[in-house]
Parts: sequence; structure tokens; C-alpha cells
Amino acid sequence: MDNILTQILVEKQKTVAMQKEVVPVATLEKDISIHGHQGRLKAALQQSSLGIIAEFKRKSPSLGWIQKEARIDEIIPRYKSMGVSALSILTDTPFFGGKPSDLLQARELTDLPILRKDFIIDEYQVLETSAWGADAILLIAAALPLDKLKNLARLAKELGLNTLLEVHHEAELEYIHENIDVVGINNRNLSTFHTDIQTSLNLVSQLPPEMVKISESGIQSVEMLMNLREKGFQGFLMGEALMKELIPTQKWISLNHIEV
Ligand SMILES: O=P(O)(O)OC[C@@H](O)[C@@H](O)c1c[nH]c2ccccc12
Repeated sequence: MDNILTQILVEKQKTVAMQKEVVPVATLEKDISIHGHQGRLKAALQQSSLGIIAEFKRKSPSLGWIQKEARIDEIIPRYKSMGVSALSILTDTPFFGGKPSDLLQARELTDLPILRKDFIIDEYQVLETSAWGADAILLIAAALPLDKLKNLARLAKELGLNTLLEVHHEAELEYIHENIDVVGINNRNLSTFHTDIQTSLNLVSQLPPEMVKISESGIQSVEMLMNLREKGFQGFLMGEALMKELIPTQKWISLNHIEV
């Protein structure tokens, strides 16, 4: 199989089928009424902060292990001290080394909005996301037919979750509809896994002006972030650079004090 996304989706179908056996829908639904989070990702990005969505990611198909032994209770307090706007927690195990308990642990540690980062292909996973106390789901246009994506986004809205739609090119902009709260342009080509910030810069003018916009992947420096910010992005999904602490925490803290 040539395309990594295709491999991930095949694997995901098996995982979801297994999970449905382990935790039946009725059990998940009990937890949903307990949490009842209202989607707060969009609101957090609309406030005038730096707009970083800090990702917790142990490994990725493109990089291999980034930090195999990374712990939520060490990384999340650092992200909090940086003044990030939201968190992104990977819950995919085979390809990204994440697990649902990472999200649960992060939820215990902070009130920051949490994006559940996974490959959502089934309503069951939307229920899980809500039951685990996250605030938002990611839906990837390249991974889903439009009608399926619309059904998932509708369920998310009913549960009070925000939906972040991930797009890569112009043709996918047709996926934007009333239940999409935030649009993310992924700078990573999902076939080659190569990143290029130009992807964001090229597409931004074609997004609806009122839409909250995020640039995802390959943001490695403050200069890149500021450039994207000037071009109209309010959110910046960053994983590798933060996990590796390529930019000192102190630098982020000082940036939060300037007018952005
Ligand atoms: O580590 P980076 O290059 O900063 O990228 C973070 C995030 O954008 C990336 O992990 C990502 C974007 N979309 C995804 C979809 C699935 C898994 C991962 C992703």
C-alpha cells in the first residue's frame, strides 16, 4: 500500500470494531452526561492570544519516535506555563504512540480546551471523545466521503464538541459547511509526509473570511508562526517543535506579553 493515510484508515477500522466490543455504546453514553463539555476550542482561538494548539505526540509515521517515554504529567504543565491556547492529544496507538488514557490524564490536569487527535471514521469515536471529556474532534477531508463527514460533524455539534476540519488543497474546501467550527490547513502532504508552510499561505485567501483558521504541521520557528499570523491564521497546531523544545519555554512566555 503506497499511501500512509490509507494504511492508517484500514487499521483504524479494526480498532474501532474491537473497541465497540470492549466498551459498548451504552457505557460510553453514561459518561457523556457526566462531562457535557461545550466546545471551547473556537472561543479560545478567537481570543487575542498567540493561538498555539500544543500537541502531545510520542511518534509519527514521518519521524519515528520523537519522545518514546514522554509523560503527560511532565509535558502538559510545561505547555500550560507557555500560555498555549489549547492542547491536541493523540489517541492513536499504532502510528502515533498515543492512548486514550493520555487524554483522560490531560483532562484531569487542565481546563484548557482539548482536541482529540485521531482518525475519526465512525460515530462511535465521536461518542468516545465526548465521554473522555475532550472539547473538539478533528475530521480529515482526505479520509472521509462528504456525507459521512457531515454526519460526524452533526453528532459532534449535538454533543457540544467543536469540529476542526482538516484540508490540504482547494478541492477539499467543499467540505466546509455549517457544522464546521474551525478549518485547519495541513502543511503536511499525506502521501509523502513532506511539510511546506506555503500550503497554508496559498490556500488562506480562499477560506471564508469569518472562519477561524489554523495552520497545521511543520511550524518550526517563531518567525514562521508570526508570518502565518499576519496572513490571517488564528491558530497554530504544533507538535514536533514543542515536544523537542526547539524553542525555549521562556521565549514563548515572553511572546505572550506582547501585543499579537
Ligand atoms: O509535529 P508537527 O509537524 O508540528 O505537526 C503537528 C500536527 O499538525 C500533526 O501531528 C498533524 C496534523 N494533522 C494530523 C492528522 C493526524 C495526525 C497528525 C496530524
